[in-house]
Amino acid sequence: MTLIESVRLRPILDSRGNKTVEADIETASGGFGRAAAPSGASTGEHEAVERPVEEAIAAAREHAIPRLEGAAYVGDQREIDQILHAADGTEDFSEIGANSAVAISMAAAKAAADVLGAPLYQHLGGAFRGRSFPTPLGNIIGGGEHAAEATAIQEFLAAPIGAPSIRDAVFANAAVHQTAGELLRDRGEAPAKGDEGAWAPSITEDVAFEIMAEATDSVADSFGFEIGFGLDVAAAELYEDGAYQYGTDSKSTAEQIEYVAEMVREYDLVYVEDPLDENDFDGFAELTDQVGDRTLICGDDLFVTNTARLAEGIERGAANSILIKPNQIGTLSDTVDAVELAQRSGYDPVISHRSGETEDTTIAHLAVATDAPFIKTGAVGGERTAKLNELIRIGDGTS
Ligand SMILES: O=C(O)[C@@H](CO)OP(=O)(O)O
Ligand SMILES: [Mg+2]
Repeated sequence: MTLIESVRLRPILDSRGNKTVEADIETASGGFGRAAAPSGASTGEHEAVERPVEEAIAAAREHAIPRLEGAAYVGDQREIDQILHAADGTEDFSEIGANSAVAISMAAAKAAADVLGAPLYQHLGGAFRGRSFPTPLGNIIGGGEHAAEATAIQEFLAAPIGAPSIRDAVFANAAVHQTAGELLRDRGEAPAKGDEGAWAPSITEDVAFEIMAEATDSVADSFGFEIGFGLDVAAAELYEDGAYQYGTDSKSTAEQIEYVAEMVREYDLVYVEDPLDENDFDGFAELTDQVGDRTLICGDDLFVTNTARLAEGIERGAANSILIKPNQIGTLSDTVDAVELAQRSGYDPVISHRSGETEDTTIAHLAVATDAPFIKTGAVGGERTAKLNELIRIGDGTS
């Protein structure tokens, strides 16, 4: 039933106007799945390799597609993903490209769901999933690699932790985004946006913290539930010559740990991603020791959705949460392995978009399928609302 008849790959546009890989898979019984690879700007140095799109497509056509067409069954996701690894033959997908691999892997899952006539989250998670929803982390203000001349901290994220439903949570984040925009305009800041639709004004971190506190408080009052906020520091991008560079200011590792811990306490931050360099397991462990009982310390560039790096982090007490991005590791099976290792070890998985995105909604289904407590997928902008609106539909039972 689920035998693959054809795999087609094509370059399409992503939200930054760059090319990315889209895969279409058809099964012998007429099932169809389509998925597209996202793309990062602040990529971790240990991520699987994204190849230039035409090269990734040519290599996958040569090495992977002949092993899939007429030979593999989309219902067996692990088998599909093993074939992708075997066709690639490297540790990091540097032959067929993690962009080709992840598009094929996700398209196969969608084709399998189509054959079953089930929503993707149910195919991935089973009959008993679909009742619990992730809290969406909405990018409100940011800079780093996602916008020039803005904050050094990459993302200030609204976290509507008291929302009674996914729909309320999504609308609350959009309201925080609007409110923060108004507060910025009141201060005479031009309302430009960065790659993920967050406001990207030329303000200091101190001002960004104040605006986030004011915007989340005001929306929490009008919506009637608790809204906190958090950060993706993306600190590897700030780390140069052994110190963290904030414009003209520079912080040693000890100062960076002290600064982040102080912000966690002052603003009651619910979430802090990549507060230290991507190779600094010890620094992560120190910060987790100090504030890990009151906030999530999440490893993105530190773990790169890789079970070996996560296992090392667990061993060293380096965090209490992991960011999960399918294209960092290349297949859905590897992605789910990282989620499950995290959950078995008391680490919260946070399913995430990339700064370069498409209309693809796989991560919304993945978050519901794995009972992930959080999803990071922006607050506004078509490629972000694609996932948020899909979560609303899943919540309605109409996806
Ligand atoms: O650092 C991150 O978490 C992501 C998504 O927000 O950014 P990028 O895709 O550029 O790595
Ligand atoms: Mg990050």
